[in-house]
Amino acid sequence: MSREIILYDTTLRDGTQAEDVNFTVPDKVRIAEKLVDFGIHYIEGGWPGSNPRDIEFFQAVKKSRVPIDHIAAFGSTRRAKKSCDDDEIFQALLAAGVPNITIFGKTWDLHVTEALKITLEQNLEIIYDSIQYLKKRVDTVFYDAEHFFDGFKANSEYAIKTLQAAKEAGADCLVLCDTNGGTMPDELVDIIEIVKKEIGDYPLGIHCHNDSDCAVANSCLAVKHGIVHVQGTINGYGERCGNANLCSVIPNLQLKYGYKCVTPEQLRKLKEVSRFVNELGNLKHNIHQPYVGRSAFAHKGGVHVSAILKNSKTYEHIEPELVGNKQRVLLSDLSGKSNLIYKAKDFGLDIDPKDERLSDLLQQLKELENKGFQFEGAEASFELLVRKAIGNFQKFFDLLSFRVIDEKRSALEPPFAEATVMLRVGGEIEHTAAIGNGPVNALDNALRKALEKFYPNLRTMQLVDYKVRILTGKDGTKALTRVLIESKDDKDTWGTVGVAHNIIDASYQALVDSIEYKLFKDAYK
Ligand SMILES: CC(=O)SCCNC(=O)CCNC(=O)[C@H](O)C(C)(C)COP(=O)(O)OP(=O)(O)OC[C@H]1O[C@@H](n2cnc3c(N)ncnc32)[C@H](O)[C@@H]1OP(=O)(O)O
Ligand SMILES: CC(=O)C(=O)O
Repeated sequence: MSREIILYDTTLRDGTQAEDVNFTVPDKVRIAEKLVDFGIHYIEGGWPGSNPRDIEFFQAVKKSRVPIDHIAAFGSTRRAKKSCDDDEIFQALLAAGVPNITIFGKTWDLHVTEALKITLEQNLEIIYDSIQYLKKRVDTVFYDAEHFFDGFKANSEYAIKTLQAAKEAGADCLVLCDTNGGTMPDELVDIIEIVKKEIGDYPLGIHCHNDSDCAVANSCLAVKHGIVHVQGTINGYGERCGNANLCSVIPNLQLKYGYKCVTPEQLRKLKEVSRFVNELGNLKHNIHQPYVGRSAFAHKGGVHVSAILKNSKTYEHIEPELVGNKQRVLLSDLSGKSNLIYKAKDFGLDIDPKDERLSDLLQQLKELENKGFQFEGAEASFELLVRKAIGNFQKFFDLLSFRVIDEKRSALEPPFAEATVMLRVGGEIEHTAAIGNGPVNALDNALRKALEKFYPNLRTMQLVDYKVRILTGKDGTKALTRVLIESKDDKDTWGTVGVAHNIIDASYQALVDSIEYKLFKDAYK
């Protein structure tokens, strides 16, 4: 049986020490619920001696569905000038009313003499005293040996003495912290090996920061060297460069090394958990994040796509579904025919790899990409392109002309926009005008007004997003523009794209694609 690893999440405490991370109390409670469902064993909720929000969290979480034995309160050893009874910050740990407490203490002699300004012996007493006091009052006391690796490098004998003080006082786990995040993996494992000899068979934990980009590697190696308890945060949030990212540590330990962290079903929620925490933190998802990012299993190069179509192992280190992610194929000027075949399958079109029209379509795609088209997010435009080249696409209308007027009649009035379109549907010519609150809206209104008579189902469609991007920044108002439109009806949402120097023309292309796609899907899908 594989060894079980205790997961200790500090997103709600060390995670919030990141410059851009803040959670309200209800957010913290929702995250705790999500983490417990995901299989995290301990959730460090905050430092109750620090601020009212963290105090409130410990009250609020008791009314949630998180079992209280999963919650830990965090703080420091008692202050040098106070006893455990008198130190109100220390007492706030007990007032939190949870069965698990984690306290950090000093390992590094530099910190003892420079930051705490006490003797090395006094620091050992503070560690012993604080842990012993807490152990008499709560079930579990974790001891975070702050700056353990730097402290060990500066004065190994003293660093070990601090751990011995914590062990003698009854700490349930001695957590070795790479607080400044500068320890290299080889140093880290050498030091862990020495600690094991000195401390004997005792539960050890790891808490790594990411200042040299080694936090995940260090945490995983620590486990390989006998550590049983791993601390980290979701998405690697944390002070400065962050903490060990549990969204990488967990799948690495479970899928690569065979340790048991969560159940396979829980692991399939990994991407969801990562996104949930980002959403509540109001932070952008990192598309390149290993395992959970949108690009983590996205293939762009034609050579890669050709190979994954034969066997996805050729360019994927795991099956994306194991962590709740999925394979994606991107279209670009680096695409080959395989990218087209794969994407066409997505919308139910099976293209024969030997179809001679594929080369022309690929060429067309590359020319469009070169002009500034991008089909990521505009899948409906791509589908129309493929169907027009290869499928049996039938035109619903032909545009003969359009005119858009945007007129400001006086300084105080908003501009007035009017559009006229002339189009042919079957044998009939339709010539229609409409107004709008801007030129694109007027054009949209005129197109629909002309077409709704023939295709009443267009009334169920609406535009939900409109984005303009300047593609040639140095050209000022002469720049090439790309317009992305998102439309929806009662069943689907779809994206379309247009590119032109004239923003109305770019909008027109994206609008027409959007209407054509709606008509096509209602008729044939
Ligand atoms: C490595 C880590 O991430 S540890 C966690 C760091 N997180 C935080 O600091 C966030 C929460 N902190 C806070 O809200 C505040 O710092 C408080 C409430 C804890 C303390 O506030 P203050 O009393 O105003 O002290 P201040 O923040 O200026 O300085 C920290 C004090 O803690 C002392 N201290 C630091 N580490 C320890 C320790 N392990 N044991 C005992 N005392 C400690 C320092 O010596 C300093 O005391 P001093 O003012 O007598 O020199
Ligand atoms: C305890 C802690 O957060 C650290 O040492 O980094």
